[in-house]
Amino acid sequence: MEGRGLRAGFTTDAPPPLHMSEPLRRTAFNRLFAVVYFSAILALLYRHVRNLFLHPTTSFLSFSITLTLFISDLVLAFMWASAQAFRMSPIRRKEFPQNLKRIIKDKDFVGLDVFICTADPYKEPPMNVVNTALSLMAYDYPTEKISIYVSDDGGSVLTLFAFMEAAKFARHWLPFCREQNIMERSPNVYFCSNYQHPSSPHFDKIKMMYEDMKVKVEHVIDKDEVTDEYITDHQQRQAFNKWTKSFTRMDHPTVIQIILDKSHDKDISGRLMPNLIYVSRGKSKTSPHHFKAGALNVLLRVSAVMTNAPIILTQDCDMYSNDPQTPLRMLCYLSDPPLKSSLAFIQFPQRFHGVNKDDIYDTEYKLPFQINPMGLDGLKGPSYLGSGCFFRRRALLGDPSTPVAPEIPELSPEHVVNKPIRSQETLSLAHHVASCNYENETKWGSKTGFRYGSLVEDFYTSYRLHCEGWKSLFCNPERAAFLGNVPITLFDGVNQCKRWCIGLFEVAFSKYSPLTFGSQYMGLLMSLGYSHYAFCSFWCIPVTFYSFLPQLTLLNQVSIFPKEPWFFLYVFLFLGSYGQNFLDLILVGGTVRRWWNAQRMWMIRGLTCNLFASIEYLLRSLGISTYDFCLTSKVVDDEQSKRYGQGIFEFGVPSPLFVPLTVAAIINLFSFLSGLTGFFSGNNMEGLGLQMILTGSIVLNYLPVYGAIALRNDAGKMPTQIIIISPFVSVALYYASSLCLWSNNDSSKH
Ligand SMILES: O=c1ccn([C@@H]2O[C@H](COP(=O)(O)OP(=O)(O)O[C@H]3O[C@H](CO)[C@@H](O)[C@H](O)[C@H]3O)[C@@H](O)[C@H]2O)c(=O)[nH]1
Ligand SMILES: [Mn+2]
Repeated sequence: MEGRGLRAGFTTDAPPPLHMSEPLRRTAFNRLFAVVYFSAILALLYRHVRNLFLHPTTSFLSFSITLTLFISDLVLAFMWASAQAFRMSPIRRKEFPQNLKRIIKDKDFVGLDVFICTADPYKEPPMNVVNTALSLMAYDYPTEKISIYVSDDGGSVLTLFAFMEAAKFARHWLPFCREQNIMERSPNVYFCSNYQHPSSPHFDKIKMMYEDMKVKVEHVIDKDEVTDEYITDHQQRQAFNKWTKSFTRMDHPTVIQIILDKSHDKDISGRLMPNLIYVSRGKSKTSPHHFKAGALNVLLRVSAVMTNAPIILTQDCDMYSNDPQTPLRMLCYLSDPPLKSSLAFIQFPQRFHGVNKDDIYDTEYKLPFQINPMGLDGLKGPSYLGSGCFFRRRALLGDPSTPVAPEIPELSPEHVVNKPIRSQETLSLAHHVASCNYENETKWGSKTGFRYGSLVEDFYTSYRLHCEGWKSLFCNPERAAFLGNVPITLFDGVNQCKRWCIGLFEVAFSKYSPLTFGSQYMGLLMSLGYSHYAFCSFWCIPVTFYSFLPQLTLLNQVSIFPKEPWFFLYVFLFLGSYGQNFLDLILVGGTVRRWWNAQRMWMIRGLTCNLFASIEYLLRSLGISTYDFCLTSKVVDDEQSKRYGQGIFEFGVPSPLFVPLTVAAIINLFSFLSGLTGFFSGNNMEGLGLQMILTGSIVLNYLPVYGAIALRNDAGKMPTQIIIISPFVSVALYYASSLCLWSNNDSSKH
């Protein structure tokens, strides 16, 4: 325990506790188990080394097989060892927002600048973005302390239009939320939820307003332009006129539009509303825009000029607020001065709505988004997850002891804003700091702000902050603070993961690699934790080898795994790691089926995103290709959504990504069948038991793949191209492997 929680228990006049923390009970077991498991790994590696170098092996082939197994097991050992960072001192926190009002007054609440990023009105429907914004505007927090900044990298007039409509609706929505004290402050979620709604005239009226707005916005999106009938005043027309003929999403001047101004705009109950500011940063084809990190840095500067709140909440456009008290939880920590001094950010877990019952694609990512952060929280703190994170502005401008002075004084965290946001000076300065050339020759992205150089700007930024000496903290209340969308097709899920993996590789092999740079600046365990992610695509090495080698050798009746007693070592290592993973997931409320699906996805990711990310990263390093931030689509296709609801795997896209997977499925099936035939026809199958078990369990995992190849006729089945190519590749692999094994047999006879 630490902080106020403990102190409050002993003295009577101490202030009421705001937060507490305690170690997870299984920590002692984790440490003990780590020692045992580590010894087993050493034994296994010793055996490989002995076979490779100490015993002269009989042939080149068996040397190659052992080497392959050795490399695979080395990677597995590294992944295991680095994951221990999450197990050594996990903690759980609890905060008591109900005590807050007794300690600080409303007027002492800190200012909060909320950043919402969107990038494409067709993949990220503006109605969803607007719902996210409305849910955040309706926080239980003094409205005059909140400013919402929307970054539109899609540079779309449609998004601006949607927000103008949302501002009108907000005048009714915010007082409604307060009066009814509702929890779901995203109107869409509220109106769709199955609760007993008060069927009052008030409720019906507001629902109708929402529907009106929705119809209008969706109509404009269908038309792909804001037609005259929807333009109500001169100010709106002026704003829309900024979209000139030469305006494209990749090349246009900055557009900043103040939609709501908290010093003037009131809701229908007469209360002031939060600021709502639309920002589409300037872009040009000749200067890099650094994707989301670039967008966030622009918002950092624009908000500094306009409101300069000490706290910043960064939010993806699909991550709406699910709990209006969330900022109060954040305050519970920030009102604790000793804790605050080196605290850079408070991360809430990424959680999702609309996940199907058994989470077939493991899109919840419980390990990286909920379990592992608790582990890092006991060290220097969790990494930044991109959304649902409250930053201290100061943390993005230099290390805890030496602030970096920004180019202009208005960008300093100490700067006091004393001009209205609509004033000419403020607006022109805001345009200046949002322009596409502003960052040239500055420290933005390298030493200050969100860091550039990786497609996972969140991971990379927090990594650099932790190296600078900052700490972070994981706040994981029972009721999800935010809920976001999940991809509902395998292709989308795997593509998202591939982008992450490439971004992680960029960090892994940069001059700031966690293994070298990180271990110097943030200690062994933290750097191991970061390395675990940075190198996560290495999973493809053991997964690929273990999906093909034991199977191809089994087909040729060649044994590659040891007999007793070493056999038991394999069994222990396998059950140990699977068992621990099982416990991890079950203890956070998972089900057996969810665990099963998660381990299947680990296998599938190994052969898809991990493998392709490695290949693409290699090609890029050789200068052969470049990559892009491929947005995850948040649009829902009805048929796909139906199949997703039923838990049916969705392939559908004829992408090379699915080829290794399908080939592995075919080879495992035939290998397993030939093994079974061998057993039943009394062939000498000695030493092949482990290969049989492994192959059989992979076949079990791949059942949905077989279904998608052979049994289905819907649009989500395995595409014909892949069904045609994969058997050829499988047969070729089989013949190649047989050739190697036979020629080896022949040569050893001579
Ligand atoms: O050029 C860009 C590209 C993306 N985005 C925004 O970035 C967010 C995340 O994009 P998304 O396609 O949803 O990617 P995900 O993989 O789902 O996002 C996860 O991974 C990202 C990269 O690590 C993090 O930034 C996110 O917070 C995290 O939720 C969205 O709000 C986008 O609008 C931009 O603003 N500009
Ligand atoms: Mn997303």
